Amino acid sequence: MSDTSVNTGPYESEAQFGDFFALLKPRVMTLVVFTAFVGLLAAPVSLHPFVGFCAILFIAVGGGASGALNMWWDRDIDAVMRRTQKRPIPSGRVTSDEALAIGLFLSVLSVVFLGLATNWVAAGLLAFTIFFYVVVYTMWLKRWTPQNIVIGGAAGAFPPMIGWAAATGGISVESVLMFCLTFMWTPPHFWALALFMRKDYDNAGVPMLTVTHGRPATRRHILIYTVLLAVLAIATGFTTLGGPVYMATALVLNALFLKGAVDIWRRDEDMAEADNYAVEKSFFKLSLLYLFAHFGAILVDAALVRLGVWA
Ligand code: HEM
Ligand SMILES: CC(C)=CCC/C(C)=C/CC/C(C)=C/COP(=O)(O)OP(=O)(O)O
Repeated sequence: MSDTSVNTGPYESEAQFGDFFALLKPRVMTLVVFTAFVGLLAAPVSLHPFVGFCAILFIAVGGGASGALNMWWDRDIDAVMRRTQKRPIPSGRVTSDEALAIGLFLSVLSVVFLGLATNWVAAGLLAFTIFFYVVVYTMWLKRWTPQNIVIGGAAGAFPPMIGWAAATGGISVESVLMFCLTFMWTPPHFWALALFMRKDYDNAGVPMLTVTHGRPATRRHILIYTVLLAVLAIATGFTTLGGPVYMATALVLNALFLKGAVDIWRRDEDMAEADNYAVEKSFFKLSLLYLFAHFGAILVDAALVRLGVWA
């Protein structure tokens, strides 16, 4: 954060509930919370529904808190980028001090209450995830290296492990596999968006791959990570995490995702400009369906095992 002049002076708050809620990045966090939910329910233990509800609630609050701290730190670049200009701090509806206070308060609250409701392994993982997203990714990597989202993506991959730990009190091969799926998925998810956001990151001086290595290199990287992701996702089907529903889902979605990545790799900027980045935009949308469907399938297979439909 280089510009501390954004909205920090004497201030009478005009913020409404919706503005504070927007600080928590609710749309992105829905999928984050869903992966945590799957981690929690796929674990082979029976959990009291109220404990499960509390676990998901506090993971969601912790995720939201990390979003508020990210918006607090990034308020200078959010004010420059078209996509983020209307966020509560750059648009002046929430002060940066308010965002910081809310982020810190909800971070502590979520970790303590998750620990009290479930166990301290889960709470420790939540604390580490918040730290990783806010300090390691947002404050350090994001403005320093084009590998920012590859390494920083680990933050978004922890939630299923937190859910699993909340249910079992530990870490397992299955929860590490769920981490790996999300970790490998993040680069294609994000770089597709970086391609059609054109000059946003350039203007803000953020060293995203599109800015430092150019668009053809970004297209190549999307393809490489998509191939690695497909291998991992299909291989996961042969582990205890997989089942028939997972395998069918993985086969269909990885074929579609690979086709999308090849299409993106084959295109140049003139082609992309001509159709207003339609292929990149639909690949980004497909990335959301991809992760949702893989985790959904893990959940369905786990439920069918519990119901005794298959072993
Ligand atoms: C470092 C890792 C990641 C980066 C840099 C990243 C970046 C982004 C960005 C910039 C957007 C644009 C929309 C917005 O500003 O709200 C977005 C959308 C989204 N991301 Fe990610 N993302 C990451 C990881 C994840 C993870 C781990 C998940 C879920 C498990 C996720 C789920 C979503 C969803 C659901 C949207 C669509 C939100 C909407 O409909 O507006 N992202 N992501
Ligand atoms: C439980 C818990 C603590 C979960 C955290 C999950 C997490 C780290 C999600 C990251 C997803 C995300 C909002 C990335 C945005 O990157 P960005 O901040 O660079 O994007 P921006 O430019 O839109 O601000």
